[in-house]
Amino acid sequence: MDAALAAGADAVGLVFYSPSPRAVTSDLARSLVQRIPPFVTRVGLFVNETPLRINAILDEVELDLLQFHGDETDAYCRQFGRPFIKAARVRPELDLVEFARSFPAARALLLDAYVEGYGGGGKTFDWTLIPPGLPLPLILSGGLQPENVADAVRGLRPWAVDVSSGVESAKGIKDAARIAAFVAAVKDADA
Ligand SMILES: O=C(O)c1ccccc1NCC(=O)[C@H](O)[C@H](O)COP(=O)(O)O
Repeated sequence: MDAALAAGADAVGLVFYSPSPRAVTSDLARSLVQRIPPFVTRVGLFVNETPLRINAILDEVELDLLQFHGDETDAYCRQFGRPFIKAARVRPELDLVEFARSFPAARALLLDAYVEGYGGGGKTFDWTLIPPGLPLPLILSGGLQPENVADAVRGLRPWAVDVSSGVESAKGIKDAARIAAFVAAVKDADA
């Protein structure tokens, strides 16, 4: 968290998905979000979570944006009355325009690689599968690293990029130097 903030990240994410090696408890999340300054977006990530648990977390942890990474519907995502983004797990059979249209209340569509499980897999997908004219702002993720993110930013001009594995030294262990290199590469490519 400190490394991401020092590097100048616009948003930081907290994983509330217990099977993930990156999962945080609401106690830890509450203490972490207190370090986040104004104007940095506090994102909570959920996968097919019960509304009961999400509401309990929202009561305890100040979150600005919800990220839904499972099989949630637009109505489900909307019920919390918070801004949200929806992840799509990209594979050739998925019509991304239709998928985006089915989430009219979403703030953005996060495109991630289709992996076993639900995300954070460190795998890129074929960027040529991204159609022109998506009806939602695009957040690109999936296998991004300090070494390839500049190409992604220059080639696809996404609204934002999102990373997890690519700035880790081992699964679930963030690496401050890689975080700094990633954010610097994004800012340089966007200049
Ligand atoms: O990080 C996780 O463990 C995770 C688990 C379940 C759903 C999503 C998860 N992470 C999401 C992300 O970190 C990113 O939005 C995205 O999947 C990119 O991950 P990566 O390819 O590892 O950079």
